[in-house]
Amino acid sequence: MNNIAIVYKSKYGSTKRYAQWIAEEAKADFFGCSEIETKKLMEYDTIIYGGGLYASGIAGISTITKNFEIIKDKKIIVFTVGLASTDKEEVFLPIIEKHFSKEMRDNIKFFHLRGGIDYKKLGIIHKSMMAMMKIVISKKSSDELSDDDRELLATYGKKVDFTDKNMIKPLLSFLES
Ligand SMILES: Cc1cc2nc3c(=O)[nH]c(=O)nc-3n(C[C@H](O)[C@H](O)[C@H](O)COP(=O)(O)O)c2cc1C
Repeated sequence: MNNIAIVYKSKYGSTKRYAQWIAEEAKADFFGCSEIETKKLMEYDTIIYGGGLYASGIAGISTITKNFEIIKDKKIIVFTVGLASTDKEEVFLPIIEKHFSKEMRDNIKFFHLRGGIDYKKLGIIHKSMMAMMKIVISKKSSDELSDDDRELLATYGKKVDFTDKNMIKPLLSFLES
């Protein structure tokens, strides 16, 4: 059996796509987050978790945080998938600090990958949340707008897809290290 498990939670498919790409390249076993029990997770030396970002929350991340005490001696990688551009580490720091204790942060390697959005496919709650986000951003003055804010306003209501297989390369390099 392969000793790498990839576990993911994806509502609209971007995180699943990245998880599949990583699983293919790393020859890892691949599980939806509701399909795998802790006992099974314990069989692996390396655990990779991927979760979509929703209002700065990482979908399904309790799979890692709740089990941390028993998996902490393994190699653990967490990747997030969101709309925000991934070049600014400071955008992700508060998200990481909110979800993970200092001990967890010291033991987990994090990567941030870019997903997409198709407004037509959003459920009613997510549609309303995005509408709220648009209102909040629209109230900012133009010098307060970040590049991501501008992009959200420009693409609001449309379909955008930033998923890119090249984005998994740093994660794969870390896996081999
Ligand atoms: C209601 C809502 C909230 C979101 N919040 C964030 C966010 O806080 N940060 C971010 O980068 N992307 C955010 N996104 C974008 C999603 O993370 C993006 O669509 C991602 O590709 C979703 O992953 P999935 O397709 O695997 O579900 C949000 C999307 C929705 C619909």
